[in-house]
Amino acid sequence: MGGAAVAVLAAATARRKSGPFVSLFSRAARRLHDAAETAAAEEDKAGTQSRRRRRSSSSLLLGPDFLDTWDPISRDTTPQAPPRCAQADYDRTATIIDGKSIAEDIRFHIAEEVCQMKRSVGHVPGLAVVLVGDRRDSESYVRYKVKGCEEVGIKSLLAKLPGNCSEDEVMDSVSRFNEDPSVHGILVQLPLPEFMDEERILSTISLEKDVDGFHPLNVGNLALRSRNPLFVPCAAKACIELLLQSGIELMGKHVAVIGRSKVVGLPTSLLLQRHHATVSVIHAFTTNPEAITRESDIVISAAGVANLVRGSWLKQGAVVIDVGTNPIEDPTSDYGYRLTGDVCFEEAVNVASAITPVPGGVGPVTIAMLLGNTLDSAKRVYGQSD
Ligand SMILES: NC(=O)C1=CN([C@@H]2O[C@H](COP(=O)(O)OP(=O)(O)OC[C@H]3O[C@@H](n4cnc5c(N)ncnc54)[C@H](OP(=O)(O)O)[C@@H]3O)[C@@H](O)[C@H]2O)C=CC1
Ligand SMILES: Nc1nc(=O)c2c([nH]1)NC[C@@H]1CN(c3ccc(C(=O)N[C@@H](CCC(=O)O)C(=O)O)cc3)C=[N+]21
Repeated sequence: MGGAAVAVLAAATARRKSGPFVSLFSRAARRLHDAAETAAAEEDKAGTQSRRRRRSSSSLLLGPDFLDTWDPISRDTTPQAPPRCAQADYDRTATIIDGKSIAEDIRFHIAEEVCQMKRSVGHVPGLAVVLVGDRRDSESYVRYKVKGCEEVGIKSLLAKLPGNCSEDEVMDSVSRFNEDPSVHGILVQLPLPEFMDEERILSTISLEKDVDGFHPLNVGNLALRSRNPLFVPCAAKACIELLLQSGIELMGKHVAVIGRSKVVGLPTSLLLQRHHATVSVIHAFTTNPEAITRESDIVISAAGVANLVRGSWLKQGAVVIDVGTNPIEDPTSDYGYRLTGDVCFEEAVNVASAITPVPGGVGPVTIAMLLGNTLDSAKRVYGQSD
């Protein structure tokens, strides 16, 4: 018999044997607790401790085998060639949202504020990046970040560690940056090597320097209406910035967000709700995603699957924000590959009213938001925040 069943039975027995209602309830509750403890101890002996730990105490009321919903479910992740998009054979209707120029404007304002900070307190903001391993994509993203810092006068520091270093070495780098007063923002470039415990490393980053906004407390505060996180993840901020700067209203709009990762999908869906949008989250287990996107005024895709969103997935006049940045083979390109989004641009451009391109859409604004978060962090330290 499972622990919960033992506990419920003990409570029923207590109820039958006991006297007046009030003491009956407290005695029964105590017995329920005692029985649960005994059952748990038995389970531990049987070596099922980890399974029990995943259940919340209230799950005792739901049944012994109430599942932890985040348990991993394996699925086929073999890379597949992306579907081909139809070539456009009629006029484009969508406005192309120019992320590069929006990012340039943001950087201009950041550069002004950095100059002002240097004049008034004699310090500039500092961003530290921890890069583990030698993934080509990660190396180029980090290069963009360092270049962005240089452009606006933010000091950048880079800790580059080999892919076979230990988790402790990564944590040591983070700790050193935590203690360095010239560093106001710390970013650990993801993904980390598979053997490393990502959550453990990320939660070492000081909350006040978590410019990526991935710390559980920042995520939690983003989710709660009455609270404000210190930092909001940069890609999520970039999506909202692109929409707002393009004059697109969010309140009451139906937005489909494809993806639910902590880097993009989850914070984007939370931030959209703070802007009073109605959000549908689509993920890898969503059946018939196109039925949801077709009902949506705005579609934000961050699945990392090239050409996932077809023109036929979109409502006429929808706004499309394509976060996906997927390398696909292209022998005609200098590097043998080129970047493409999650959206079949050639198809979507004929249906949407506005769309971000890849490259040149969300990416440059994400970097600008990172610089902005670093500036905000330094302003907080030097008592210059609004
Ligand atoms: N331009 C920019 O600024 C940035 C771009 N990116 C890009 O955005 C993309 C997503 O990044 P990230 O969030 O880190 O990736 P993850 O792999 O961490 O998350 C992908 C998400 O998409 C979902 N998903 C995967 N396949 C499908 C599918 N076929 N249908 C519906 N949902 C699917 C997954 O669902 P499930 O949860 O069920 O597994 C998961 O929630 C990548 O291409 C990345 O390079 C990322 C950050 C910034
Ligand atoms: N801790 C952490 N934080 C992140 O924010 C984070 C991360 N890890 N790991 C990887 C993803 C990906 N990401 C991108 C940022 C900018 C572009 C970008 O600037 N893209 C250019 C590409 C230009 C080009 O290469 O040609 C564009 O779309 O125009 C892309 C992707 C941030 N991520």
